[in-house]
Amino acid sequence: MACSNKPKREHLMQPLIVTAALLRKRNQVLITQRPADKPHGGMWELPGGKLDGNESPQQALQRELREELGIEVAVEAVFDVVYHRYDWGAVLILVYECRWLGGKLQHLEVDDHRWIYPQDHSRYDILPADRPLFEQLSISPECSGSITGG
Ligand SMILES: Nc1nc2c([nH]c(=O)n2[C@H]2C[C@H](O)[C@@H](COP(=O)(O)OP(=O)(O)OP(=O)(O)O)O2)c(=O)[nH]1
Repeated sequence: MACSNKPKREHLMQPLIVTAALLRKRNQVLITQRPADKPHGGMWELPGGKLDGNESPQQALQRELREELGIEVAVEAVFDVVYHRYDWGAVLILVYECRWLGGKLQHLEVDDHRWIYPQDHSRYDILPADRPLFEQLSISPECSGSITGG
């Protein structure tokens, strides 16, 4: 029987699953700058990253924040789910409300960080997938909850 190890086309088109943290300090949220040598280098985003191996989204987010910023967080409710197509493929971003538990923020795998008021987001070169989320946060900081993007 003919057997091919080639991934099926539909498999190649699955979005990349990414986790991202919404960390709040009073009315501000944390954004981080991607290292210059990474894809989308220099752009701003919510801290987080891709799932690794068998970990859950919550575990992935805790690991990413530890690796990138040296902080420990509790991962709470899903704030939003964002689907976005880049020219290289699509991402499905699970955005979780997170609570800072400990650690001093360091730039371990980010170039910089800022606490920003969501309404100031246009001053930063934010990843396109995240812009609708920041628009929404500017209008109603507590609410989102729908799958945005497309
Ligand atoms: N972390 C993060 N990634 C985002 C956001 N918005 C957005 O489009 N992305 C995209 C950028 C990347 O293409 C992808 C996440 O990949 P990444 O490179 O940050 O993930 P990672 O830390 O696991 O990367 P790696 O260096 O371990 O390969 O998702 C966001 O708010 N946060």
